Amino acid sequence: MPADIHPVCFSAPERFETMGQPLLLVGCGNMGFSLLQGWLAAGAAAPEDVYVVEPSEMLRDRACQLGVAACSTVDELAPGLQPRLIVLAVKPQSIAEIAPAYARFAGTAAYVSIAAGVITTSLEKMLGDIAILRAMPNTPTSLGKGSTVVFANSRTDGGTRERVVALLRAGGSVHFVDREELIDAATAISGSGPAYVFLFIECLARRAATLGLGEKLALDLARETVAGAAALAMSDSSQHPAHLREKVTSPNGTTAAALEILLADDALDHLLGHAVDAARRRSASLSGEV
Ligand SMILES: NC(=O)C1=CN([C@@H]2O[C@H](COP(=O)(O)OP(=O)(O)OC[C@H]3O[C@@H](n4cnc5c(N)ncnc54)[C@H](OP(=O)(O)O)[C@@H]3O)[C@@H](O)[C@H]2O)C=CC1
Ligand SMILES: O=C(O)[C@@H]1CCC=N1
Repeated sequence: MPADIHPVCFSAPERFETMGQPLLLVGCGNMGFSLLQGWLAAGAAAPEDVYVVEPSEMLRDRACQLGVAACSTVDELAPGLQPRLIVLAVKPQSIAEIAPAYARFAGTAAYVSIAAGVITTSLEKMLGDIAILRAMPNTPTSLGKGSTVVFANSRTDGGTRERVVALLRAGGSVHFVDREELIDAATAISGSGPAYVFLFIECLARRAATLGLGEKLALDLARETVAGAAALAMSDSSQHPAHLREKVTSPNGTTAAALEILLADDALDHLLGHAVDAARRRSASLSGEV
């Protein structure tokens, strides 16, 4: 873990402190819905407290099936609604168009944006000089197994920070960074990271199928291997992954034969390094597009 990323220690998911006070989720696509699933499954928010704004009818229906209220535009929200927290889960390219309509709630609400690359200075221009946090979650938050990295602007007080952590903690680990540019790094590692792992599973499964294992068994084995290895890596933090790798690798054995390819000229290290750097650069450049 980079030195600047400090885990926030909550031993168990805590209930969202503002239970009974409205929480507004703007955008309920892939990541918004993953967050919503995690909050509700952990009981960090009650369905009757959550309001979703999402233009797609299909996605609104999906959210409503979890018991929350959903509408298609901000203007359809009840006039008296006073959200305590607003989570902006829309595309970076559309946030400048969408967010200013939510500035009207600044009197009661703090804001959390999960948009990749959209810096707090830009968000402050859209919403005002108020408490704004950037959070970079990932899709495993839907199962409470995600990682979220958070940066808070200087207007964010301790109470707001705690409230936001209590909510996000429902999705898994929450880590604060005190330099905003580290959100770009976190985006490239944990935000996009599940896609790298899914690609690895796809590649392993494809090769398993070509070896004659059959499509279903190939995919089962690839999924189970990644899940099992991840569980082992998480089960004992005193064991570095390199040590776990060594335990699989018999001298002159099969694993050694494979690792010789993956480690030659640091092939995998370089490839992954290039990929992560490209994601981080893309995150940093998105701020210029808003
Ligand atoms: N996907 C991921 O794993 C992660 C994504 N993020 C960030 O989350 C954000 C959302 O990404 P993702 O969920 O993948 O994208 P999606 O396109 O799946 O979700 C965005 C949703 O916002 C909706 N939307 C569009 N206009 C409005 C509006 N005016 N009001 C409310 N909702 C609106 C879109 O509807 P429609 O499609 O009809 O336009 C869509 O359903 C991005 O900023 C991304 O950077 C962060 C971490 C991980
Ligand atoms: O691909 C993206 O831009 C978003 C941000 C992190 C994961 N998905």
